[in-house]
Amino acid sequence: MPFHPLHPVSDVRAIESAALAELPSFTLMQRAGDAAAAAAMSLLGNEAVAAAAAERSVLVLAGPGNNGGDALVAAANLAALGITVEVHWHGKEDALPPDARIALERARAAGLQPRAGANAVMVASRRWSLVIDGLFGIGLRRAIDGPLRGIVEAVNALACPVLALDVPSGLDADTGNVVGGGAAIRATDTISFIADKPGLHTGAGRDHAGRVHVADLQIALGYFPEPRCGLTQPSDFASSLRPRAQQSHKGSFGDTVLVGGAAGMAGALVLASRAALLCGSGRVIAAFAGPPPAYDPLHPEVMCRDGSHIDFGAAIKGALVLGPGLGTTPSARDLLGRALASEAAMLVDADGLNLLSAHDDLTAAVVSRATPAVLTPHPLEAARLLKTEVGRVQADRLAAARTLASRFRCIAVLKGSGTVIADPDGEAFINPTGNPALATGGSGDVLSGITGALLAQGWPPRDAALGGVWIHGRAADELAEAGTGPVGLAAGELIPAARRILNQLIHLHAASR
Ligand SMILES: NC(=O)C1=CN([C@@H]2O[C@H](COP(=O)(O)OP(=O)(O)OC[C@H]3O[C@@H](n4cnc5c(N)ncnc54)[C@H](O)[C@@H]3O)[C@@H](O)[C@H]2O)[C@@H](O)CC1
Ligand SMILES: [K+]
Repeated sequence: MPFHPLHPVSDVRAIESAALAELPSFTLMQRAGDAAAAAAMSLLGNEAVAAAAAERSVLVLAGPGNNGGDALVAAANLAALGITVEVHWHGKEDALPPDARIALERARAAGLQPRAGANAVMVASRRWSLVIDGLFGIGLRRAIDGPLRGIVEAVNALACPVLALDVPSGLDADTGNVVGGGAAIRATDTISFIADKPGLHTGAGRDHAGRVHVADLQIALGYFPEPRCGLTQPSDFASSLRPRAQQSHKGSFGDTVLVGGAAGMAGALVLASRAALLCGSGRVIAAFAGPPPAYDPLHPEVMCRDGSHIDFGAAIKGALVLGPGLGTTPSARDLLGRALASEAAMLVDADGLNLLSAHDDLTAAVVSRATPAVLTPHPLEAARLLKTEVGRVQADRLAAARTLASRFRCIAVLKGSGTVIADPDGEAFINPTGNPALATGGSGDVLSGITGALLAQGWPPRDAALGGVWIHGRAADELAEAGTGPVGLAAGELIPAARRILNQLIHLHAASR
């Protein structure tokens, strides 16, 4: 079970209504508003609150439903702390849900005068210390348009922190898409109520949600269904983070045999091979579809071979990585076909995936494997595998990854912002590490090599996929924090960083056992 659950909106609605049935009305909204005000205070800076409170002006945007109700409660709390609060209210008195009506009455009783009909110019007219976005939560039904669109765009143009309540208005909390191609708030922080939600972490979600905080509203765990999705944490693959025994030899850590590197694309295979080497594979064999180089001058430890000479029928003690720079020629297809017959642990990427999409017999070889292969498509490769459009993959990345996993009986790794990892039983993870530095040629090859090395060392495919993706993203994060990126990170620079992170994780895990 995931250590950091992500619940779809349907779960959250069910949890909410079960809890509401046993609690006095308004309890959850009060808790949501209290949690929102506390988060706002910490964004404003708690220190010297009494002295400087009135100098901080907070704009609270409250919408027509219960998300607006949460915002009104938060506004009243902040006003009670002496903060200057201006509330723009975009609701209709005669169509308010009961809890939001109570919130509106209490806000008025607290001396606030929620202003109706405020527009984008009013949003842009002052220097706010903070904006609280309570326009829409999980009840958004269609694109934000009309005057509200202008308001959202005005908020997005402000330089101050923006705290979104439950979900940034305009974002689909399940898929991470901007609803209907309309506008959506770009928050610096989001406080997600009851549970964390997948759409905050994948697709456009990361750009809109900012830092995500979770307020469970004190709802007991018994109300929560078993999660089918999580945000990957190292704890999720910790059982594979084992220290090495003193009495070990290179055979203890497996061979990684990497297949690809057609003429003109040798670099892809070289990068993947170096990553496999530095992430702990006992031996690394680069099997070239094109002419092999004599050796890799940076890492002569990598054995460079002619792929046509590799006997995939022999038992390979380790893992295969199939695809980096493989090409899609008939000879590449034959090479892949021979490799897919191996029973070794396996990862398929890049042109390996393109060949799978085009040849049913190759797909059948993947589907019929005893242990699932790891498939690592980017959205376009995923679209080819699913015989659909890339837009449809991106419209629901979780669903696309789950479909891939069940159709190909594989561990599907759908790359992108918030990479999704799904297994054939429908359990899925969204990876929280990584940044735009990874949007560079060769970074996928490095991911294949890291993950292949973990497979070669005996990690189960699910753990290798979760761990490989997490480590790869974390490497990019650490490099970007140190100034090596996000602009100009070269994929090869990820490799030593990934090695350091893997060793740190093993060390940390051993210390905590
Ligand atoms: N029901 C409860 O007791 C609780 C609700 N909570 C909050 O309530 C939210 C859900 O509340 P609601 O179900 O009322 O939904 P929302 O407040 O998200 O929005 C629903 C309202 O927006 C309107 N609407 C939807 N899309 C629109 C669009 N594009 N343009 C204009 N109007 C649009 C709907 O007609 C409806 O009036 C959660 O996200 C959370 O913030 C929390 O307070 C926890 C407790
Ligand atoms: K919101």
